[in-house]
Amino acid sequence: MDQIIIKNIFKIFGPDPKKALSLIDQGLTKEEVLEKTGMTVGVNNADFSIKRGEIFVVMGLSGSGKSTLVRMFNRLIEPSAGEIHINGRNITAMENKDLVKFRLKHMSMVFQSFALMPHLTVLENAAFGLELAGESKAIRRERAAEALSQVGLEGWEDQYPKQLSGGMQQRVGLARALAADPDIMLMDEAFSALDPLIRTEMQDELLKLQEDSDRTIVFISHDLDEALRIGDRIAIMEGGRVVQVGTPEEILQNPADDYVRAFFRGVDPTNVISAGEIVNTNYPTIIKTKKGDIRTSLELLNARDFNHGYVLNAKRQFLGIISIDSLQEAVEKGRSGEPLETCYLPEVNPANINDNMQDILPEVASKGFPIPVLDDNNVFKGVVSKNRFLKTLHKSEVNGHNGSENEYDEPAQPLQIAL
Ligand SMILES: Nc1ncnc2c1ncn2[C@@H]1O[C@H](COP(=O)(O)OP(=O)(O)OP(=O)(O)O)[C@@H](O)[C@H]1O
Repeated sequence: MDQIIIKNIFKIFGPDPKKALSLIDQGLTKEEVLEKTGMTVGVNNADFSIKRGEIFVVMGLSGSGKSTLVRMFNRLIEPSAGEIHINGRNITAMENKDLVKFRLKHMSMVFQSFALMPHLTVLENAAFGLELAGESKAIRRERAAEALSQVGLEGWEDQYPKQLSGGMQQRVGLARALAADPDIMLMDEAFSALDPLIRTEMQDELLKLQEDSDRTIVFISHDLDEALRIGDRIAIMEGGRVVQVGTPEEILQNPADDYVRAFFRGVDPTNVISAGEIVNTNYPTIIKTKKGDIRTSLELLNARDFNHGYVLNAKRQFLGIISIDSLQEAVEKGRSGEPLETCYLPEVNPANINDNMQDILPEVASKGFPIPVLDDNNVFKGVVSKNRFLKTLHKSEVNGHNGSENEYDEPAQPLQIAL
């Protein structure tokens, strides 16, 4: 369900927003508006929605308008035009005192700079938002302590911020936001000041916190790796415009323009990564040496908890894919004596080890099972899956591209079933 609805939102920085808006209406660019009027177009006609419970990443280069956009969600920045609806309420039309109440109840913000009070203890810092919300001291202490333990800072309550490392200080920032139990958390480059290892740790922490929560997180980042890692969906901004909104897979498969493509190119090894390089060689195969047996195949897949199996001939050449479902159906319909090929899934296009991942990604992403990878003689080399590919992407930034080790194998053990 849509929780934040952004309708044709603009932000103009300058003395006469109306004038700038009419120039934009006439088709002038951000640069032209600046040249003509001296005014800056911060956000240009943003129009999209954010769903309850998702981690929504706003990504773009410095100056593209990320902070301006997100600060309009809680009206730290007033929009020049357009509407924002949150939880069914029109935020843009709200009186100031209602807005303050709404913010305290529903929204928290975490900043890059931590923004902790140096003279307050960790516990007092974590409780700070609750004090503004008028909660009693006992409740403040209890909820702040609970939030601190959620972010792994139990035992640090009485320390002062300067006694903590950067990563721990940001945990306090996170705890302060969590203590208010908001349904929306706005995080502005929250992990950007942290060194890479701590940053990854914090991303994991956030994903863990989010696991059984329907809190919505809007997360600003200029880092694609971070966006892919934590984002359910990503919005990409350029020059004040939101140029694309989608899941990481959607954007990867179908970048809206060259800017988006260029963004991904920085860490994107799709042009050089072949299916053979990231192939997972540890996947269940069934070597068909005699007349296929549906019932035995079903038992073998079931016993090993695999949904799919790959059927090969004695030379390990690929014949077809079977699934628990297709086998089960055959058994239920009394067809278990029929040849195994009657259970092969239709419309499977195997990849070649030399195929470029860029080219086969649509096929890989559209199927509910890993795609078989064959050599030039149709010999089965393993499988590639969407997850495996995306994980290779994350890894590439840290280690340089090379996904050839079997580090991300889905099933742990190689398995070969001979009938
Ligand atoms: N208070 C302001 N007055 C005038 N112009 C502003 C103001 N705040 C932002 N801008 C301009 O609006 C545009 C968007 O800025 P914004 O800070 O939202 O970008 P950003 O993508 O968040 O960048 P960064 O990653 O550097 O924080 C920029 O051109 C910026 O110069």
